[in-house]
Amino acid sequence: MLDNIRKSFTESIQTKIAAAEELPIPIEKAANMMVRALINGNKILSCGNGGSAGDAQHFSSELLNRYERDRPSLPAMALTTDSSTITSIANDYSYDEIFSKQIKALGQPGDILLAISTSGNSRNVINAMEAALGRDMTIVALTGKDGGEMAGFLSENDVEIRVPSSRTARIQEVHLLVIHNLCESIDNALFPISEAE
Ligand SMILES: O=C(CO)[C@@H](O)[C@H](O)[C@H](O)[C@H](O)COP(=O)(O)O
Ligand SMILES: [Zn+2]
Repeated sequence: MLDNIRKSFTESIQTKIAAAEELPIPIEKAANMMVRALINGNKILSCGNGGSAGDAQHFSSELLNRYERDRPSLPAMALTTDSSTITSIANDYSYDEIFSKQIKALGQPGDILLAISTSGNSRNVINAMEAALGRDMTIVALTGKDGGEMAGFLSENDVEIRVPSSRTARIQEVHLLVIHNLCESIDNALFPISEAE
């Protein structure tokens, strides 16, 4: 057991080292998109399944409340939290539509969808991307593996941040680091710390 635990740490560290080579440019592009949207008065909607639902909520809470420093609340909303809405859509229509139906109601032109899937193949996340494009939103996709179907869905206005790993757990561990990078970049751009502080 100890060997397996040590192996997970090594694998996670190696995935982060590879990600540090490949991901800074797409992360910067995503952060700039988010900063522009927030300056324009738009919001960020986020979604994903399982651990990625947790990541979607982690991100929205850090925008709505705060990341590391006190600053005004920023508009973000995870589409994974309203159990009445989610169960009724899944019950009456399909689980595949739990996010897309919310986007059709809440998404506004210029808003951003943070779409999270380690495989890039979760149907409800792909449908959310389709709904977001229908609302003239742009997309930041956090993926892994070969990017799945999500990768083929993006245009040059969107950005994919694809973790170089084939293991769901390792991909999720880097997704969280990416989310913290996005929060830090947004805070630094919108609320720079003055020299005097
Ligand atoms: O957290 C984990 C595994 O680490 C699971 O809950 C995982 O998120 C679920 O199996 C998801 O349904 C996987 O979906 P996706 O990442 O392929 O979109
Ligand atoms: Zn997990």
